[in-house]
Amino acid sequence: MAMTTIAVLGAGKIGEALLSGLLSAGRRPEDLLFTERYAQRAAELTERYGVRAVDTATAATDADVLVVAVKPQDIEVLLDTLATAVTPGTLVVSLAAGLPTALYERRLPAGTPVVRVMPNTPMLVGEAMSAISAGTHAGPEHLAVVEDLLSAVGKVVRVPERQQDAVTALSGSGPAYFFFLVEAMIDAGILLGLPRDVATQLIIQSAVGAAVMLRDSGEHPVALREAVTSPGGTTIAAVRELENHRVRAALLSAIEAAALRSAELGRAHD
Ligand SMILES: NC(=O)C1=CN([C@@H]2O[C@H](COP(=O)(O)OP(=O)(O)OC[C@H]3O[C@@H](n4cnc5c(N)ncnc54)[C@H](O)[C@@H]3O)[C@@H](O)[C@H]2O)C=CC1
Ligand SMILES: O=C(O)[C@@H]1CCC=N1
Repeated sequence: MAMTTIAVLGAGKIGEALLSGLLSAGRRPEDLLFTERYAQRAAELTERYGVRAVDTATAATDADVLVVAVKPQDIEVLLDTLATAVTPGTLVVSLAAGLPTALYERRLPAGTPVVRVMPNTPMLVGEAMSAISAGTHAGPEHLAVVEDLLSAVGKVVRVPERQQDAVTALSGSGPAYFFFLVEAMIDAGILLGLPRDVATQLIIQSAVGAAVMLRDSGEHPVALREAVTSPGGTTIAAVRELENHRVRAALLSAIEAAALRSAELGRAHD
């Protein structure tokens, strides 16, 4: 499938991250379109990125790929317009948490290829983790188009659609858990009397260093943690407190709750 024009429908946080990431990866502004219900936000984005804002019907007519980036709660209104505006053969890519490809297939013209994606916000810096799943009418050629699109802004894996709620809970929401942890660790620095800017610098560089080691060393996370944990030392004193406060159990419960919420968002449109 030759891909020329991509339209992002809903240019909020993740829609902007995609536009920005695609431009950074070398895509031309004239090959991108977006829709945004708030006119002021649309004007700001056009000013920032040089990409044209259009209405949904125009996007559906002019684009080869429609990327849905509205909140799950806003999907019905959008589908009402898309149902009559989408032209046969247009590839629809959904980034919305929880929404199954079957929902789109029920509402869009028969045979419309739909690919469900769960990306995350590090897309803004070219480090997204995206998982993609084909709907009933999406073939390998459609998955290849989406893979090509998203590999410009990060890494891509293919998963069966039944795993997307788990993916959403892990990598879709995942950056928020790391930000939460970093925020708490900076506060610990404040508790110990460090200036906030020093604590922030110490923790952010430690997070970056740890992330690069996780990605590049080939070592298991346990081995990396053990290498920091000296016998009778400081780290094991901290690890005991983490275990006492059941941080591992809290993470298991938290991520399970996110997956359950993803499934619930999908069921709201049954
Ligand atoms: N923020 C995140 O980390 C991630 C979000 N997602 C998914 O991406 C989608 C968007 O999330 P965010 O960007 O965080 O939300 P957001 O609220 O920042 O962005 C949604 C945008 O869509 C616009 N919008 C809503 N209905 C519209 C319509 N009919 N036509 C044109 N524009 C419309 C809104 O004005 C808003 O700017 C959600 O479905 C979410 O589940 C997926 C992965 C990560
Ligand atoms: O919190 C949410 O619902 C979205 C989906 C994954 C990350 N943010």
